[in-house]
Amino acid sequence: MNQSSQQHPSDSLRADAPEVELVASLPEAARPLFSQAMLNLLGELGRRYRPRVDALLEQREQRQQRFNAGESPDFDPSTASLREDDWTVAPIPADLRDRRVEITGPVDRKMIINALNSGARVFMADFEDSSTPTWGNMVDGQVNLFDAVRRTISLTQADGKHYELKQDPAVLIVRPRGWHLDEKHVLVDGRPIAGGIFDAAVYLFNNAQALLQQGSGPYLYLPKLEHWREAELWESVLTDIEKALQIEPGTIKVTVLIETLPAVFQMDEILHALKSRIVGLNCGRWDYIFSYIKCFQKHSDKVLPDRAQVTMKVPFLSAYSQLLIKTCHRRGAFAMGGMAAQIPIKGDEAANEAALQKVREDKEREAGNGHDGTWVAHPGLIPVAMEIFDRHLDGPNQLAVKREDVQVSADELVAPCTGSITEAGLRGNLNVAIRYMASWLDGQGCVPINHLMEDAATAEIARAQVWQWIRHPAGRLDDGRDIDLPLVRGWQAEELERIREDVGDQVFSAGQFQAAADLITEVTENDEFIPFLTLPGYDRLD
Ligand SMILES: CC(=O)SCCNC(=O)CCNC(=O)[C@H](O)C(C)(C)COP(=O)(O)OP(=O)(O)OC[C@H]1O[C@@H](n2cnc3c(N)ncnc32)[C@H](O)[C@@H]1OP(=O)(O)O
Ligand SMILES: O=CC(=O)O
Ligand SMILES: [Mg+2]
Repeated sequence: MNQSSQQHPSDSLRADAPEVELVASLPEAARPLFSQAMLNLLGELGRRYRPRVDALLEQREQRQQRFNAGESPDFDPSTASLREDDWTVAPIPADLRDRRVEITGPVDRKMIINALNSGARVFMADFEDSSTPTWGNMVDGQVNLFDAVRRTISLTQADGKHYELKQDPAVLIVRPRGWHLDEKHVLVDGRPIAGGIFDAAVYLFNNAQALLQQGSGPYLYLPKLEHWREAELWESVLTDIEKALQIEPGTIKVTVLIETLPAVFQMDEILHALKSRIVGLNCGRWDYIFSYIKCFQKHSDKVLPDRAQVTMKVPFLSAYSQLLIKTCHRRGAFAMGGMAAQIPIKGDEAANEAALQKVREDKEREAGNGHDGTWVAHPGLIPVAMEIFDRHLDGPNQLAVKREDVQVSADELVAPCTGSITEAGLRGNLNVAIRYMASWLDGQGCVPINHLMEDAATAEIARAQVWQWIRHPAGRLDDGRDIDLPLVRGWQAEELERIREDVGDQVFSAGQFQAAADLITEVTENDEFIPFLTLPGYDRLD
């Protein structure tokens, strides 16, 4: 269906205008958001940036081949002067100067209302790690944000519980998809538009002016960058959107997640590429661990132990977070902490206290090291994190804490991690990967499993570890058994059976557990490391 020509008079378009085709129908509530002018913007951006996105994705593959041949990510000598020179990022808007606690969550209606009302300083509305990118989720998310920005968002559940916004909601930041994911339901000149361009452009087109009129602004979190040229691409896209919306250059503010191993060597370059609009960097630890496994997929000395042992205290992660703080504060940008996986546990006081204690320790470390704020997964964790940041911070942030004592070498950023691989760790990875992907294929991108928050990034670690352990001699259980395909196949079948017993036959048959297990088999048995689990996952959606 060519939505643009059906719904909007196409005679307003130039003869050589890009052809924009929606290959799925729009829900009634979304139609006002997809005006002809908005579709024209998608068309212009889709046509202009498709080649650059493709080229940058191709460069990712080439870099991976070099890592596979033995190279290790490093600081680039050709940008040394940029790292050495003194410069700072543009001033940070008033409503982004206090980011002690940020809550994150998918873009469903209840989540958005609860998060904005939660008492956190910021809400990161997530089209990425915590959202399954079904067309329905992506488009409903845009409708929900449109209503949230105008403060008209409300919801009455079937049980009568009513939700609406209170006074002083959290500041809104939106996270679009990463460069690897397309939005296959929107074709420009016959090619899918990049998912991130779609998410950002639809949100900004519909909300930038309204946000500015309220004294806030259009703010984004940018995920999964692997090179400063990808930051430069965002800079071009956002500059074009500002021109189209006739708003001042630099109005769209961004915070960038440093959540890939190559990016930690380019933090200055990324800050510089987005100098007029960047307000900070964030330690996206889960994707970072995944990226470490992916980059070193062929390096036998870099095999990681059980996921539970890879905490922020291990040398390579500690070095990354401290270097991020030092780099950001030198440039006048915020250094945001990340997400502890623990969430509140209902009905078991002792287990709940133990989970909260883990979160407390994580936030004490972050605040003590100089982070300006942190992420929480659940409203119940806001007071826990807020108390710690309130106690550590003299003002609204720690920009004045320069951390010039931090000296981090390239070797420290890639240091191998000691520890053990256990049967529980391997079985846990298989179990979590299946359960999570079953939920993801069902449209829910963030779930509690064994009292931990699981999302696309944590599931990537689970399946990547299984792949890595099968293929390296160091992938050996602590009792001496070798981890090979027959062992993994057997345990995966047993874990799938265990899931069936846990959820019951009816839920199992109605759910996507078998499809998820097949997907996990596909990626673990393939000798080529599939760069993102969500790519074959996306092929199975809609
Ligand atoms: C690696 C990364 O990218 S981290 C960023 C991505 N991850 C996230 O954003 C995590 C988001 N968090 C969540 O989705 C959820 O908290 C989960 C899945 C982890 C746990 O969900 P549940 O077990 O269903 O939570 P629980 O039942 O305790 O929820 C209690 C209430 O808190 C609300 N709530 C829970 N988490 C959030 C949140 N992040 N934002 C807003 N409200 C929330 C629920 O909607 C529920 O509201 P209600 O009482 O009005 O019905
Ligand atoms: O996006 C955050 C992460 O930890 O990954
Ligand atoms: Mg991430």
